Amino acid sequence: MDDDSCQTPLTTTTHNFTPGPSGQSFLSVQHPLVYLYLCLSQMFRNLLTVSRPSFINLVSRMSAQACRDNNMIFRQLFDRESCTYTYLLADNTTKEAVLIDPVIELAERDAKLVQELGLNLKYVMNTHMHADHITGTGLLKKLVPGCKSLIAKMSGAKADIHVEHGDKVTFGEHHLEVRGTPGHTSGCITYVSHSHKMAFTGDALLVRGCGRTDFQEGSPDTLYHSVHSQILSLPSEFILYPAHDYKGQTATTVAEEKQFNPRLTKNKEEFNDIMNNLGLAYPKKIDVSLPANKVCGLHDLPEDLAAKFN
Ligand SMILES: N[C@@H](CCC(=O)N[C@@H](CSS)C(=O)NCC(=O)O)C(=O)O
Repeated sequence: MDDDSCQTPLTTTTHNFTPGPSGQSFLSVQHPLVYLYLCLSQMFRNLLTVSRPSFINLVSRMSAQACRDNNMIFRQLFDRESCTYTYLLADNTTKEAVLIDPVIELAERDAKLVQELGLNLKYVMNTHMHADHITGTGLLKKLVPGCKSLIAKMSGAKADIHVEHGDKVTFGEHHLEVRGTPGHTSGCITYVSHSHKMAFTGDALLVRGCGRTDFQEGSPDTLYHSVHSQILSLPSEFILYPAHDYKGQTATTVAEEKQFNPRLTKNKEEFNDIMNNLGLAYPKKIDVSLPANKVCGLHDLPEDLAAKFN
């Protein structure tokens, strides 16, 4: 069953990110009455100080926040080396969980968190076949027996489950809609939670940027169409979580990117021109990452990582 309602009572989990010492963001847990008090006092303070449009924006963000807090455990985890975000989502009642875009060097961190929170990891899933790091999927399947790997059929990578545009990935009472967003790679997908008004955009859309299009069948034309038709067409308050950030940003919204994205606010010709002249060096680990990620991150591993499998 999908939780599409904003009417159910608030739980005590809030999306209040504080970067932790191990590169992990955690959520503060507050009593609902304290949370309500903080919301009301913040609204009152802002009423006195902000203009009417800002106030309306604030109220709509707060009601969206309340909806998102229903029965969902959510963690944004970070890999300092590749600047990759990994996301853990779980149903707080059934404890079924999914992990999006894990990194092999941090698979043990992720498995430990799953165990500490008492979660039952159902899927380890990727937004695409990454070129800059080896996915933690294969190692997590060993560390957390029973979980299944999941990726887009179009990626050409091996996995237990292949998904396509329009499919639903369910965990407990929640689900993520799969939207095909090719262009960075031909197998890129975005996972959308309509009930929680958020989307995991992989490398299709980055905060104030987007994925490069100069390898892995990348195409500026295709990316431009994907982002506009599948991501920026979501309601403006949807929060977008990227697979990477190189400047310390954690998330954005549809409204922000429609207004401020320096690439995607341009017309298609200007966008193509920007993308064809990025001048980025190839990712340092591309030669090991691509063959490994074709088979779930378990292929010709560097010695230190291979040792973990023995
Ligand atoms: N320096 C990094 C690679 C950085 C990079 O190319 N990032 C990709 C996503 S990972 S393939 C990208 O699309 N960047 C877009 C941009 O505008 O930065 C390394 O060596 O790994």
